[in-house]
Amino acid sequence: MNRNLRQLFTIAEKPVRRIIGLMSGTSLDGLDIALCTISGSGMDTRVTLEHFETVPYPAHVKDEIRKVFARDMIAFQQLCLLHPWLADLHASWILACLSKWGVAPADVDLIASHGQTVYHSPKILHQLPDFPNATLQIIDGDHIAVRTGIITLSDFRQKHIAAGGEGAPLALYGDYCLFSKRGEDRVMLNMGGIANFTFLPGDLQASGIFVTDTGPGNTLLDAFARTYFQVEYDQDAVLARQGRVNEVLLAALKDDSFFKAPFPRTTGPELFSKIYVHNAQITSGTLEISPYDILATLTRFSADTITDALKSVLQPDRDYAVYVSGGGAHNPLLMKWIKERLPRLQLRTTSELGIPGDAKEAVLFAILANEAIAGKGIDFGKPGMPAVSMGKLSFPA
Ligand SMILES: Nc1ncnc2c1ncn2[C@@H]1O[C@H](COP(=O)(O)OP(=O)(O)OP(=O)(O)O)[C@@H](O)[C@H]1O
Ligand SMILES: CC(=O)N[C@H]1[C@@H]2OC[C@@H](O2)[C@@H](O)[C@@H]1O[C@H](C)C(=O)O
Repeated sequence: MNRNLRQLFTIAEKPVRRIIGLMSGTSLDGLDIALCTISGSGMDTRVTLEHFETVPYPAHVKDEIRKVFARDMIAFQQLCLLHPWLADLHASWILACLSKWGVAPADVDLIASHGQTVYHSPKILHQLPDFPNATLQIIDGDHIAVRTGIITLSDFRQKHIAAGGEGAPLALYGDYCLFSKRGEDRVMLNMGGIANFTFLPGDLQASGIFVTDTGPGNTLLDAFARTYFQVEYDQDAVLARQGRVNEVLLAALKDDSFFKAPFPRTTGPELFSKIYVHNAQITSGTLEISPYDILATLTRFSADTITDALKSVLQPDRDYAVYVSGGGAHNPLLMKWIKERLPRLQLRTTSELGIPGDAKEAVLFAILANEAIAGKGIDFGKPGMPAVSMGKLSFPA
């Protein structure tokens, strides 16, 4: 047997695996690195987060990614170069973290690398009848594996599409395994660049689980904070608080077919871009409003579309515990408006469940890798969709 396969067999049969989950999302804020100890699989999965760090992307790295990120027209050379370049960067940051944490790479079993989404195009976005749902994540797993010496799984989303999904959100499975609790109806609400939530019924019936993107989380806020105020994001909503919500613009922002499409639906900054806002300003005649008002209105847009999606799924007379995660959970204005629109919901953070909100997505990808190596296949509960293992294998040698 090939020695790589032998090593993989050994890892699959271990009672406990050490897996690094990596997430670099649509906000381009940095690389989340979560070193997890994972035992079991499926509903028996147990995770301990040993170490976590977000390595911020230096400005020049963000600039290089933005040359291709969510753009219709790009230079192919740039895409081609980013694929190994970012992988090498990620590998060097992983090694630096491991060294800092006093963990030898040889003591890590697997890396689960989400990669960088550069374009996400479900059918509801491209609307081309002859083409399928599509998504593209770069950052090649071979380069990470060779540089770190650790077996790497990457490119998780293609299997989901091949099996009939949109390639996202994948959070459903890890949320279900880790956070389901008998007797408590839970919502796992993640507010990254894009916001999404998983509903976990307290009766634990797999058929009742549900996941969807809701629309923008921070992506528009970040884009306008950069454009008007030359800052990476509206820290603590200091800028948005100085503006007033423009109701006419808000109505125009909400007037898109995405918000009328059936659940589950996925999206990205390809749709929710500066052009999207500009078009809404034109149709609503609000081109002249102040940058502060735009940020206030965009913050309300995120809050409203998140709560509208929740309202259309949750029953008004029931109690739900909502566990928030992602960078938007640090935005006090966004949180305030969500709370005001859904006063009955109990808003908590995933830290109360043992996983800090900023680490959750990276941990979820570690779980997907654990399932691919030691699990039985993931059932997303979609009629006609087979149970699948996700992620492509890269060996160090
Ligand atoms: N103190 C804060 N105040 C306001 N916003 C904040 C704060 N801290 C973080 N954020 C927001 O959170 C964003 C980062 O969120 P996160 O890391 O969850 O995104 P992501 O993982 O890239 O996104 P996605 O889940 O869509 O892939 C920042 O760009 C910023 O907009
Ligand atoms: C294509 C893509 O990268 N989608 C991300 C993005 O970030 C949040 C939201 O949009 C979600 O659909 C997804 O990530 C999470 C981790 C998921 O798949 O569940």
